[in-house]
Parts: sequence; C-alpha cells; structure tokens
Amino acid sequence: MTQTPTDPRDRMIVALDVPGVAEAEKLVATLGDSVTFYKIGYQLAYAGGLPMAHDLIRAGKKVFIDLKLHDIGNTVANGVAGIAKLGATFLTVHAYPQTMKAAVEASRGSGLKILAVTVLTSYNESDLKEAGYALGVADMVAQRARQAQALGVDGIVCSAEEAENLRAILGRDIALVTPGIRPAGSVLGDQKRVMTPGRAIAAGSDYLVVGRPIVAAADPKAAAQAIVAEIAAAS
Ligand SMILES: O=C(O)c1cc(=O)[nH]c(=O)n1[C@@H]1O[C@H](COP(=O)(O)O)[C@@H](O)[C@H]1O
Repeated sequence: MTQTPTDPRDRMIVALDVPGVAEAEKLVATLGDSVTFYKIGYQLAYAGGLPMAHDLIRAGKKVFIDLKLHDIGNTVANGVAGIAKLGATFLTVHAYPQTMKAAVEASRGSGLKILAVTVLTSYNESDLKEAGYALGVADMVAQRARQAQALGVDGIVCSAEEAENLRAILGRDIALVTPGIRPAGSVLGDQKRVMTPGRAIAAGSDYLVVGRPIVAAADPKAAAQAIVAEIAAAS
C-alpha cells in the first residue's frame, strides 16, 4: 500500500545529479530542511556516491536509488538484494516484465520499494518509433504500468502528462513518480514530456523528481522552497 505524503516537502525528490560526493554534500547542506528526499542516480553513484545513502538516512532524509536496472532476472535479483541493504526507500528498474518480476521478488521483506520506469521523459512519439516500438507514448506507458501493477511493483515512473490517465487505470494504491518537472519559464534541456510542479500535482502525481531546476539554480534553496510552495498550493 503506497500513500501520498501529507507534508508537501516529502513529495519533492531532488536529484543529486552532481559530479561527486563533495558537491553532493555541499548541495545537501545548502538545501538544509527545505528538502527531505534525495535521489542518487548514475552520475553520483558512479563517482562513489552510493554509500552517501547511509549518511542521508542517518540525517533523517529519504533516499531513492535510481539505477534503472535491466538485465536477466538472476542478475537483477542479486543487484536488488545488494541495494536493499542500503536502507533506501525507492529503486528504479525498467518496466520489462522479467526485470520487474525479479526485482519485486528480491525486494520482498526488505522495505525497499520498486519503481518501474515506463517511457523516459526525454522520449516523444518519434523517439519511440526510432527505437523500434509500434505503440505511441500514452499506450506504451499504460501497458507497462498495467504490467507493473499486476507484478506487484510499488510505483510507476512516467511523465506527469500521463498521470491523470494512469490514476484512472491503476487507482490510488500505487505511487506515481514524475520527473520532467519544469517550473514555468525554466529551461527544458533534454526533457520532452514536462509539466510545472503545480500541474503535475493536480494531474495526480504523488512525487515530483526535480534535478536541474534546483541543482543548477543560482539559489538552490530558494528554488526548492518555491517548488514546495507550488506543491502545497496544488495539494
Ligand atoms: O527515473 C528517473 O528518475 C527518471 C526517469 C525519466 O523518465 N526521466 C528522468 O528525467 N528521470 C530522472 O529524473 C531527473 C530529472 O532531472 P532534471 O531534468 O534535471 O530535472 C534525472 O536525474 C533523470 O535521470
């Protein structure tokens, strides 16, 4: 059972997309109480940042490990079992049935929740076609989300553009985690399916994943506080 957090701060996950542990620690110190939930992805994990999960958890923060696993079932299961020992809240895997099944089984009893990445928010219709898929974005996201729910996955990673439809299909008992968040007027970068924080919450997102709009801001703490205020207003 997954429940939407009541404190608006707990619905914003800040991606620690920085080159190393020193930069990540500096950013966490700068953000202070304005952020309660952090994501460690490829960049920081491959720079020796995975053990930072322990420090963040000790400091009372929640941690999302974003490694987007996808491999044969045995390898995924062994990877998930190792990551479960970090004490993190979320781990991503790609939304392929074998991968999701192995991850769900390996995470059982550990407290680690598995999130399935449906279609990356940097993809649009033509990107999917170029990658060899016949389904469009909305249909592919819906199909993968249905499969994820049937396999016992705890949450879905999608764009907020799909949140309303997924909520209707999946009900409330699964978390919708949406990256591709862009406050009004901010730079899109490589994101193609985007929404403002307020609209994403109104569409049914439980958690917003935010990287550059905070990490690359001139004043990251002010940027984080503004997003939390927008979440609170839309909740
Ligand atoms: O799994 C993710 O977190 C993820 C899935 C997805 O479809 N799109 C996506 O952008 N992300 C991650 O969310 C973060 C978004 O960062 P910004 O675009 O800088 O806000 C990055 O760390 C991405 O790796």
